[in-house]
Amino acid sequence: MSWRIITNLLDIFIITFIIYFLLNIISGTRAVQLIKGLALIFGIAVLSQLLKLNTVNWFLDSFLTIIMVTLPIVFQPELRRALEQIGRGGFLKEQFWQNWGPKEINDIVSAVAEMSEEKTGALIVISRRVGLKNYIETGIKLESLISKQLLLSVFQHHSPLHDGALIIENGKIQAASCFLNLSTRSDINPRLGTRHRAAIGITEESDALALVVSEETGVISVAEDGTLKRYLDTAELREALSDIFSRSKEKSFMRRHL
Ligand SMILES: Nc1ncnc2c1ncn2[C@@H]1O[C@H](COP(=O)(O)OP(=O)(O)OP(=O)(O)O)[C@@H](O)[C@H]1O
Repeated sequence: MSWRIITNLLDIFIITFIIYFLLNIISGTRAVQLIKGLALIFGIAVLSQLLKLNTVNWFLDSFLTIIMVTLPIVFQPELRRALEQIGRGGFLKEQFWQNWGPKEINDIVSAVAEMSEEKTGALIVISRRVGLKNYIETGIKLESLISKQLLLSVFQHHSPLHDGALIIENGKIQAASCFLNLSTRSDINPRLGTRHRAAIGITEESDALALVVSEETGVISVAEDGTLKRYLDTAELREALSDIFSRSKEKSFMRRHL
């Protein structure tokens, strides 16, 4: 095989990998709709060039320029997430499941079920490949093993740690009382307040899973990839948590249930 063929194959391999990686990042996010929209506009632009529709061409050219300039602003969370994943080599190593086992899942499920019954508000974020150091630093460091008792005591009404999010990373409760960025999406059910918005927000900026227990209704919800699924029962919650072990994103809980 000549050197030229080898470099061509390498070229194709690298581009295939990059496209696969980008598709993996955007699949299931709002960027998919955007790409569909852009593909349609590009299609119309090509057609109008072939038919020499000068005014339509001028309009689409200007429109696409504006879109290209505004894209990084509108999709800042997705871009940040992609760059973070690249920076951490997150797509190559999957260490988030280390220290996880059936005991940790049981503890979280039974703590959440108990809080749901007692209508104790809670927000638990479980990080995966993208680290949440920035958010952990906003709270009170705990660096403790996961236990049902600790989860329950953090979120008790009188606990000084109950306000804000508890973050689990690398199989440990890293911190409580963490402040998360709220999602700015306008299509979130207006009856959901800041706890749910914070859960959606963190999953827009990272690949974390966020569990919410509503203080008002006791309803259990899970957020992933910027999407919130509400009214989970304990079996579904267990399934969502077990997915954390799953290496394949296609198998993710939300993708199967939406
Ligand atoms: N930015 C944030 N980061 C982390 N936690 C937050 C943030 N904003 C609010 N919270 C948590 O949400 C609580 C307020 O919840 P709020 O009632 O506004 O939300 P909600 O979605 O309606 O939830 P609930 O159904 O439990 O009432 C706060 O006491 C705090 O614990």
